[in-house]
Amino acid sequence: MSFKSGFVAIIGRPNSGKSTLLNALMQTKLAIVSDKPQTTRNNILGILNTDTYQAVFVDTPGVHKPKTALGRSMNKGVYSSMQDADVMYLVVDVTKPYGTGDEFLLERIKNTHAKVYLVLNKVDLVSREQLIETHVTWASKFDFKEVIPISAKNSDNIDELLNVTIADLPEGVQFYPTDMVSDRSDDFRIKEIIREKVLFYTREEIPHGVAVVIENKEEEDGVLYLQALIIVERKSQKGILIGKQGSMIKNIRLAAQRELKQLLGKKVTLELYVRIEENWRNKESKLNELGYKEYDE
Ligand SMILES: Nc1nc2c(ncn2[C@@H]2O[C@H](COP(=O)(O)OP(=O)(O)OP(=O)(O)O)[C@@H](O)[C@H]2O)c(=O)[nH]1
Repeated sequence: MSFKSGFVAIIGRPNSGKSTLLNALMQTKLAIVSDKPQTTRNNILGILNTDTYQAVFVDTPGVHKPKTALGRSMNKGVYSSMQDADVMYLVVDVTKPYGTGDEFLLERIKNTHAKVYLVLNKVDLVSREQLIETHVTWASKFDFKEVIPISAKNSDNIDELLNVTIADLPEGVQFYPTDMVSDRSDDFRIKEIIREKVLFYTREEIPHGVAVVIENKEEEDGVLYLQALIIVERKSQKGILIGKQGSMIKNIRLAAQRELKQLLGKKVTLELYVRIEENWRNKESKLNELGYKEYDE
């Protein structure tokens, strides 16, 4: 049997479950997940290697109407992955009604060459009747190559999705070394895990206005000493993030430290600082510095 390889772009509206799906496909946590929309800001590759195929999954930010330069940059990343895709998963949250944002995304999809699958996610939350209704609505909007209902969270029907996908990948050589699982460095994942904990503990505008920078990283006697900076946009946000007598930042620090220890397989001592960078999401140089302008030429 000949070798197959190709790119599978995972696209969809914010919060539809794209990162959860990437992690389910890879059976490991490569991308952070939260119940707040616009969690993912960069494309993240998950590379699945076997003797017969290499599938390169691309988790992408949720397509939304951008209000900031960061949002515009995030959308550019999505559109770039769509152009390169052999297969595209349009991940839909079946608990949400079809809307104008979906219409906009479908228009974009029409201009690509990929085989487009409708991936109906979060089926664990709806009845069979509701699922059929959602399926019928979507199927009338576009001629999808496949329609596959899943629960990414419960890893339900992921095998079926994978089997169908592999059958649709073109024959070809591998793009990445077989021992490579993701394109993202440890530093990227460290920053993301800290951001995930911020997203978990905070609400409203804070999740969108936060970025993380590693200030220092040193290892001594098998212990990793990490100092990281959490950037916020306003003084009031700094106050909320630190919390009453430092209680909020302590929760974030401890949760991140615990997960980093697991990820890196060593003891981690994490220190967190908070700094205000007014309006950073609209400053091109800041976005560049923070790694959020990967698809801007
Ligand atoms: N019940 C249920 N919840 C799910 C499922 N898949 C994802 N979720 C939840 O949906 C929320 C969003 O999941 P993410 O994977 O972060 O969604 P995303 O599409 O990557 O989000 P953005 O980065 O904002 O675009 C999280 O709270 C997940 O736990 C599912 O199959 N069932």
